[in-house]
Amino acid sequence: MGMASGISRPVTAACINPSSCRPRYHRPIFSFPQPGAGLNLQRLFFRSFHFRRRLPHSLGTSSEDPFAQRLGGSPSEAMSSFSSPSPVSYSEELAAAKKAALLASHLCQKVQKSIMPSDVQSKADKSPVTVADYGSQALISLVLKMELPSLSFSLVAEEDSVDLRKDVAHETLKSITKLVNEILSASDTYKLSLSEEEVLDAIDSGKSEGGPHGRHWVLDPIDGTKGFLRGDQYAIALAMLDEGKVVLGVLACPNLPLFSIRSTCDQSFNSEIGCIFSACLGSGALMESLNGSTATKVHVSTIEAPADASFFESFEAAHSMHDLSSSIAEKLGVRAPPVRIDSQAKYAAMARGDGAIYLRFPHKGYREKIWDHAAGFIVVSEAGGVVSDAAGNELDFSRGRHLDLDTGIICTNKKLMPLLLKAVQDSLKEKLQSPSTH
Ligand SMILES: Nc1ncnc2c1ncn2[C@@H]1O[C@H](COP(=O)(O)O)[C@@H](O)[C@H]1OP(=O)(O)O
Ligand SMILES: [Mg+2]
Repeated sequence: MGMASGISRPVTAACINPSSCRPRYHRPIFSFPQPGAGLNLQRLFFRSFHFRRRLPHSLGTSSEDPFAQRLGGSPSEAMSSFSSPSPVSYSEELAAAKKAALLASHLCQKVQKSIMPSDVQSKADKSPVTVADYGSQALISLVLKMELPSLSFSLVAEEDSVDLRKDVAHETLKSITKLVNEILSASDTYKLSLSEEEVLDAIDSGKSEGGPHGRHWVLDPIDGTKGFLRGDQYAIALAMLDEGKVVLGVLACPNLPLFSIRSTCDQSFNSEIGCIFSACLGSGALMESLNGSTATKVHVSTIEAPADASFFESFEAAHSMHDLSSSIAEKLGVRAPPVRIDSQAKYAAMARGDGAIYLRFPHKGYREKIWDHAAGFIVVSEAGGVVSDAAGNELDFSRGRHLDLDTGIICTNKKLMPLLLKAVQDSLKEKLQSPSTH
């Protein structure tokens, strides 16, 4: 008997969906950065010819400085105690990533509120893509370049402009350009208006191959496009690799409640939605409201007994094998039904302990992309969790646009991981031996 069948029905987006639980947009969605917080083009021009010296880590604010925190002293005390080279700081990059993801969230919210059939196309692999996917990618690439001007900019991102350059897509391109310009002009920060060609170029700057050397931004402009179209969960997922390692990540989840997703229907009917999670290597993971609340540190669930755990999986059965998750959960003795939501919002919810386990087992032949996991990986890792492939190996983001793994991805806290790995391997073995797989 599958675990899910014996207990209760899966918790799905139908329950969690903000549109079914409460008015979806009950708060003003536009709360842009303060004027002057960003850059204008003049400043951009200036900055691109004047390389800024990277601040040593210990010159960051003490609240976000693990180096100083470890020593229990002020940043300057921390600095004077060590003469060895300071660890690299990514605080400027993280701030830029948050700005970019915030603006992209506003664009996505605007589109999701009144999406039209003409806003949606089908890609070569038959998956949907919307004006918001393209607009979000253009906006983020542009904001990162403006905030962090340097000679090298590398972005590994999901979308490209091939289909948009076709004559039949001209109206779509016009809509995307209009959207991007509306968001930019409402921001009070970036006073510029892009041409269609500039929007196409901004989208196409996401063609980098990534790899083990140098710095690369990694972006999924809308992760969970199917959820986005249903009015459910989706995420804007942006991370940065440095020498093949994920060093920072931002997950904007415009429909995720500020309180536990599992309690949304029961208790927090009027709970605010829209969260942004961020993490920087060695500094923990933070959550704040998209409307700009104070950031709070988040931590994964500390549950040690699998019977008390609940697990996340894809809403779409085509994206992850629900029967395999059910068998794993049964072996572990998990009693709660699966919580099915779209996108890396699952990693975000994991990072604050809404659930204790995340299982992802795509069907045979699917190749995982780095942008589908990089931001989620660092947010959960910095919240104290572990993410690995189904054999317990760390995910390797240094091998280009894809993750080289063929089994699946699992995520939980450090205490539960050994038990989870055993259950996963037993279930995979059983699946291989089952007559239906031959
Ligand atoms: N056939 C597939 N199997 C697994 N994942 C897929 C498949 N097709 C698309 N995806 C991607 O899986 C992620 C969604 O996962 P989940 O089902 O866990 O929410 C998205 O990144 C989605 O792409 P996209 O970014 O275009 O939405
Ligand atoms: Mg995706």
